[in-house]
Amino acid sequence: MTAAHCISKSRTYRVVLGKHNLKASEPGSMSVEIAPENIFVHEKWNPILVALGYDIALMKISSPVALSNTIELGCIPASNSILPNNYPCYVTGWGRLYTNGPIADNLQQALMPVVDHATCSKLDWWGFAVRKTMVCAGGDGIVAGCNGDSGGPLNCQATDGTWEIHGIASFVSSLGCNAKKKPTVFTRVSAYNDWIAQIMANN
Ligand SMILES: CC(C)[C@H](NC(=O)C(F)(F)F)C(=O)N[C@@H](C)C(=O)Nc1ccc(C(F)(F)F)cc1
Repeated sequence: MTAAHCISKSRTYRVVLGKHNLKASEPGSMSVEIAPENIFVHEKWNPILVALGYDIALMKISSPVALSNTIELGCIPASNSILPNNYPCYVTGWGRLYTNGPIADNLQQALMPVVDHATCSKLDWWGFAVRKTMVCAGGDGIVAGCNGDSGGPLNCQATDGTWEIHGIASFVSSLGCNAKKKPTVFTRVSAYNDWIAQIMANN
């Protein structure tokens, strides 16, 4: 699962699993080629305006992968599950370490509390650019997702201890990744359970 905005028709993709340091060859990692017909971009995704949502895509890997201590599953949240304001989640990714900075060699993680829609859609926050099919997190003016984290997860631990992927990194402010009151905006995965199920059932 990734962001629709990460997929371009003129590129081919492979999925690399179990990575930590992108600069090193790591024994616990493996890569799987993805045939173009196994990439499913949401049909309503419009690259012209990320604010319309639908920034979600799925890739079907061609062969089963053995789980290990470096390759584990992430769970999809229940349909339409909405996390309360300030719920603790973590953005993870190899995106820029700060606005206009270098991308990370090692996988980074950052605690980013959820910002509920009521707050995130305030006029001095994201206003009408954010929809209920998105989830916001961060916005403290310090910690944020940044360019290159696109398509990555917003990881939130459920009360039963399992980790769920509630968001797919979609956009940050053009004024800077950690602009105050401009939380990182994620596709809300729990808004797309039916679409995900339909794609998986038909492919
Ligand atoms: C692929 C981009 C969308 C890119 N996304 C990211 O960097 C990501 F990591 F957060 F996913 C981004 O946010 N880039 C900044 C520079 C941007 O374009 N931000 C942006 C914010 C809001 C809107 C709005 F509100 F018009 F939709 C449009 C663009």
